[in-house]
Amino acid sequence: MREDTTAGLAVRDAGAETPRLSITDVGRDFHTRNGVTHAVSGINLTIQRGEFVALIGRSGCGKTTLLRAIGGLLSPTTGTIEVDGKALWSDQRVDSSAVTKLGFVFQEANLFPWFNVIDNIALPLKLRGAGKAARRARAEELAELVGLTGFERSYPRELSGGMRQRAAIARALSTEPELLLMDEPFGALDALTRERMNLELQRIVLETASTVVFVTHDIPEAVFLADRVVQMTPRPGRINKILPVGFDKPRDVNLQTTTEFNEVVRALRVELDEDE
Ligand SMILES: Nc1ncnc2c1ncn2[C@@H]1O[C@H](COP(=O)(O)OP(=O)(O)OP(=O)(O)O)[C@@H](O)[C@H]1O
Repeated sequence: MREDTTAGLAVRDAGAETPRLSITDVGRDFHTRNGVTHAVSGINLTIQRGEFVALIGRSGCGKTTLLRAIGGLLSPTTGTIEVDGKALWSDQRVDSSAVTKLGFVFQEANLFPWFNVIDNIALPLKLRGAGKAARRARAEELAELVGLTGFERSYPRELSGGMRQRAAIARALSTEPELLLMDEPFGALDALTRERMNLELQRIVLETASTVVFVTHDIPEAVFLADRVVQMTPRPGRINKILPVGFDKPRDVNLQTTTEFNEVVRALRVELDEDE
């Protein structure tokens, strides 16, 4: 694994703070009828508070497996994962108090069709026993944050794909997670909506100072959003390279037309092509 330290990159003074996420020697095997698949192996990654890290790599290189392990959904076969210095897994059992620090957004918004936007956003708060008035107030705030003002009483079927993902982001943020885990959240959206959602996500993440791990197949999307891009290679899934992206934030869409931006994208693309 290489860590690039090119000039002009964002310098982060983490001081003595405990990292938001520490992944040490994590591996995950799957035993199937056809033998063992080493989905990920020897993963080491530390993420500081407020960092936005994108995971990229070819299909099957273990991005989702790693994200699910970080999210408490799939136990690692080896290694440790710590959230705020506390082990997430012990003896293949997840620490349920650590899981409450996490928020998820998947490719499908997975909203409840019979709940309106506000009730969908407020659901995690309801499950945690928050009172009706408090959770409604928080959901209204979040609906505004993600740009759903005017659609608070709409049902998922009445929303566009981008709007459903906004609601899913608001729902994930409702519990004020320490770590937001996003698995191809805009993968099902058309190119223009996706570009808008990237800008919106950037704004929301900056406003909420969220720490994010974001899985994507889209290299420009990763470079546009991330402070660091982690590039994985398959069989077994490993980290091949961690590339800091130093462009100032907030980033403007026009950044994507600059030579500097496209050089970073090209460098990552060449590495991915070499995987084949
Ligand atoms: N539940 C499972 N049982 C068996 N093998 C699995 C399971 N989940 C993942 N794998 C295997 O682990 C490897 C990594 O899969 P994973 O879904 O993590 O990759 P990915 O990089 O997220 O792929 P994609 O970009 O296509 O979503 C693949 O070889 C996959 O077949």
